[in-house]
Amino acid sequence: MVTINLEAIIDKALNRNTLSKEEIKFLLKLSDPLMKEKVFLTARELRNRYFQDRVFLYGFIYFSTYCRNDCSFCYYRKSNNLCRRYRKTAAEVADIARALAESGVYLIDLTMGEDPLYLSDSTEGQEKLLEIVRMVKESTGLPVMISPGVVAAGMLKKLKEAGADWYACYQETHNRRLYKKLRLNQSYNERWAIKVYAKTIGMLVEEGLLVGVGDSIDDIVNSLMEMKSLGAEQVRTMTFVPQQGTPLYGIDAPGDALELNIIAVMRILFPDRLIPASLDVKGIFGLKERLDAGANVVTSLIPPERGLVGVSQSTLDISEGHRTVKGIMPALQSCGLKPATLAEYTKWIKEKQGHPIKIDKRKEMLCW
Ligand SMILES: C[S@@+](CC[C@H](N)C(=O)[O-])C[C@H]1O[C@@H](n2cnc3c(N)ncnc32)[C@H](O)[C@@H]1O
Ligand SMILES: C[C@H](CCN)[C@@H](N)C(=O)O
Ligand code: SF4
Repeated sequence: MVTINLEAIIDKALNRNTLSKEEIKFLLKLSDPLMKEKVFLTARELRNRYFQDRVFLYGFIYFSTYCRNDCSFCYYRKSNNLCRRYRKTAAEVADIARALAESGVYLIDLTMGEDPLYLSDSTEGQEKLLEIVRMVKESTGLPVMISPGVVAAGMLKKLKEAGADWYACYQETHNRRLYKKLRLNQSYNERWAIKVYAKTIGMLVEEGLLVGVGDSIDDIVNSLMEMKSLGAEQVRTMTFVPQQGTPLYGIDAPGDALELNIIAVMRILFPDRLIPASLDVKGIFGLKERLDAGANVVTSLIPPERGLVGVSQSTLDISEGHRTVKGIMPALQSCGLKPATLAEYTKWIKEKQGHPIKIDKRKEMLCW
């Protein structure tokens, strides 16, 4: 039997040597506080090597909560009558984006349910979506991320031309059996293929993992491998938050210890990528621990008093103004971190756009 030694793994991580699957599993399963702290410290050291003490801040606009899908984990699934549905106009979205930009974020994440108004075959509806992206780009000049769900390849290209730099679309799991239970009646292959396509047209891609929905440690290792093969520039994980009125409401709410371990492992495996600390899981209260685990982007900053919601925490900390640049500063300071400048962020993404991360399939096989 091979014995696994934490110090040896940390040494390998710091020297950028490839970890074996068994070593990754060992890190993911850690529960001893002292051992975990050693791993988080390693993650912070690697973050510091690539990003120093800088973090990036993303504004979040959930501009339409209408959706044609019925994901079993999501509050905004089409058959949930409990959630509040709204659709902001292009002018409203541009106005919110401008205010977010003035507050100091460097990216606007335009998220929607798979709203049939924008995603049907109607050119008129598609044009409306493109107009939102154009107006946000024009009114802020900031990098833009779109999270519209699965769109046709032609539409994605138009969204890029309208000003979208990033395409965010999370597979949630790379276990096809589990995927079927989460993303009901949605094609696994289509969801994956559109991200691969996004990369071929020069978009930056964010891939994501939902944890606490029946996934095993082996599933998570498998997901990390798939994420690596995609070459996503931003990788995330979020703990499942049970939602009223949905099929998965009854399952035990997972704690977020595993999410923190995954963030640290992601930092070790993908040290130069962007890894979010989302305010959408535990609000401001969960920020420090995510940053301490190695995250380097704060996502889901939402302006109060605009009638906007979060995804997995639809109201938490929003009206209080805690999910704002000002609201997160104390947490950043307590982690010894500061916001990067916009110039630093744009430099990072321009570099990646100019030199997309290429994956050497053969080398990849050797890595794992
Ligand atoms: C609401 S969707 C928005 C974009 C688009 N509708 C889609 O599904 O790709 C964004 C992500 O939020 C996350 N999410 C949704 N409900 C969640 C929940 N209850 N707990 C944790 N994360 C959740 C999922 O990872 C999902 O991919
Ligand atoms: C899940 C959302 C992101 C969609 N691109 C957002 N609530 C977040 O936490 O960053
Ligand atoms: S996760 Fe996205 S696609 Fe699924 S129900 Fe929620 S908003 Fe719709």
